[in-house]
Amino acid sequence: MTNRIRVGITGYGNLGRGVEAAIAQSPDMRLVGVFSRRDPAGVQLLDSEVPVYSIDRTEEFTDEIDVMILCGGSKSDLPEQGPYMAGLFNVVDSYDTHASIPEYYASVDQPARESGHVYLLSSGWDPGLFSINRLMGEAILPEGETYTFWGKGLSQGHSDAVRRVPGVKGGVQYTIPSETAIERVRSGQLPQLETRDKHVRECYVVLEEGADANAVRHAIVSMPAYFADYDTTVHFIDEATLKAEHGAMPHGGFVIRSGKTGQDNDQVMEFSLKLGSNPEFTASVLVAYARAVHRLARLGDIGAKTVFDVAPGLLSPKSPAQLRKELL
Ligand SMILES: NC(=O)C1=CN([C@@H]2O[C@H](COP(=O)(O)OP(=O)(O)OC[C@H]3O[C@@H](n4cnc5c(N)ncnc54)[C@H](OP(=O)(O)O)[C@@H]3O)[C@@H](O)[C@H]2O)C=CC1
Ligand SMILES: N[C@@H](C[C@H]1CC(C(=O)O)=NO1)C(=O)O
Repeated sequence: MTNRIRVGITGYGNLGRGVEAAIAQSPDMRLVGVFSRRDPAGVQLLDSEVPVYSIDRTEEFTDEIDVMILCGGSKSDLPEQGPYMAGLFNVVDSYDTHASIPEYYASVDQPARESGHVYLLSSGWDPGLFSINRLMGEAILPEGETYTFWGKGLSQGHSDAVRRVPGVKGGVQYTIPSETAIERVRSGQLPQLETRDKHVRECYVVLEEGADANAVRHAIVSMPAYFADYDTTVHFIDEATLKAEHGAMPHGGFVIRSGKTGQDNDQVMEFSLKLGSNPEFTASVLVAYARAVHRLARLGDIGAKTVFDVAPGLLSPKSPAQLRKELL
């Protein structure tokens, strides 16, 4: 296929690998290269034919990449990489530190506008698809309550945050929903639930040699925007156990809007996900939004966008006429 969308990946971890695989499933796209902070010779891709470059070389590729997909961690990587890449490329990222999204939006909007690029931030499933469903629920059922539950599963954002704590060599975080809270919601009680009522968080951590376990535990459980508002447990394990027992990354969850319409009828809207691989699903969302960003850029649009700003049809490889014929 000629005129394929030329995509770059910055950051090659779980999500970067998932984006590589998702691009391979997209005949209208071509992966130009992967950019990493590590020595390119030490980064093994799924497809050995795709080149790996040092992240220091990204400026050489501004005319060769239509959309750059940032796959770094939201806690530390994207706050630095996002504003920089916004000045060079059309970008898609999965920034998911919910409490800081307004500030992050502003930090990428200015460089994107000044350089004439589109920057789609906070794509994925939450934020992302769940955000869209929370919006739809509130718009359609103005009288009601919205609830979001995740897991049991591995949160990549929280796992990334754990791995950034000084003294941590490796780690993962599982999110576990309260069955009691879910039952109260599903029974139509419209309960008022606090953050701590809905989920607990469980971390499995490998310590660096000589690290202080109590200091690491405190740094995790008190971490603002990630763990401070939850009951969090930290287990210390060895590296072999982490590799043997915590390599899979399933996840999922659901958004429910429960409310009443104008003649007092009960209505429930629900959107749910069951994910065999959190990173691969998230990556597939990013790649679909990369298609939309490329189209918006070609239409002359610029600046920061969220999933609320993107018409769903732009995500599809099908033409508007095909979509009207097949999906309406
Ligand atoms: N919005 C949403 O719904 C979702 C968002 N996310 C976001 O995705 C982010 C990335 O998650 P994930 O891919 O699991 O994070 P990883 O820890 O796997 O990767 C983060 C970065 O770390 C570096 N890295 C990866 N592996 C290694 C290694 N072996 N040695 C040294 N550095 C390494 C890579 O950068 P480099 O190549 O430059 O070294 C990579 O980009 C999360 O922080 C989260 O915020 C995830 C899921 C859902
Ligand atoms: N952003 C999340 C995606 C979902 C999962 C989640 C959680 O378990 O807290 N919150 O949002 C991730 O990084 O996995």
